[in-house]
Amino acid sequence: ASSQLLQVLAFLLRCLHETFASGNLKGKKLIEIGCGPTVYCLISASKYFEEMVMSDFTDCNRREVEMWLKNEEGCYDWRPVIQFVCDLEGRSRSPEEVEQRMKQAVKQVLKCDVREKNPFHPLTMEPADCIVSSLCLEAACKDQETYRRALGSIAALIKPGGALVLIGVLNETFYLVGQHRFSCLVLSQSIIEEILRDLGFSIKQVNIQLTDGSEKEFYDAESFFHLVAHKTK
Ligand SMILES: C[S@@+](CC[C@H](N)C(=O)[O-])C[C@H]1O[C@@H](n2cnc3c(N)ncnc32)[C@H](O)[C@@H]1O
Repeated sequence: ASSQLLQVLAFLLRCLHETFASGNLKGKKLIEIGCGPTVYCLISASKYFEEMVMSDFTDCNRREVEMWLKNEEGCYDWRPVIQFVCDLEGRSRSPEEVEQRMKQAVKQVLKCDVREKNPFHPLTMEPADCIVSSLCLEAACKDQETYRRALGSIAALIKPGGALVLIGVLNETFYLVGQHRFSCLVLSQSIIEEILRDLGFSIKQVNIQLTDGSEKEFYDAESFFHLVAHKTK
């Protein structure tokens, strides 16, 4: 990964650590929406939730996560990232312990499509205490109306009083993954906050990391954000 993306990852891991270590977000079940091939969002959370469900639209991303869960040969090595989070936690848990805890807590890796009213159709999901979604909605939704509806579908999967941890990019039009160019929905912080308030969320925290423009050939986000909101109704 590029140096700026490593900085962004460190920023996000710190935000996630602070969010969960605060002790305000815990419960039985957490769902991650649009995990991609990654598990970094669940490292801190794994201490506070009994069961976690991961999900993504593409088969290959879910397969990558499954490989890691089952310790299959050639799976991605998340240990350096887990180690980083263990250091943030003051080494109260060892990386081995955390990895084992994560693998035990993730009960399912499901297909989801945030553009559907029920993203897990044909399954019916019990609402969760917490939903985490990172860099997914702006990639999945072609316009603001689709984004608004997708957040509405996600909100319906959260229990009243539950929490949404949303990570995303502001004012990004595209990003590259290897040679592939993906388009991205341009969003502002105020639009996202307005949509969340309309959906009955109370916004508890927003953290922003500005980019320096040095990697504009690879992605043109103005900033990355981490947001915590509680569902009040
Ligand atoms: C930029 S990646 C982010 C992946 C990961 N969460 C991360 O932070 O690196 C966007 C993800 O959204 C997923 N995605 C795209 N369209 C989707 C949809 N309609 N429903 C759910 N996920 C979708 C992609 O498969 C991809 O894994």
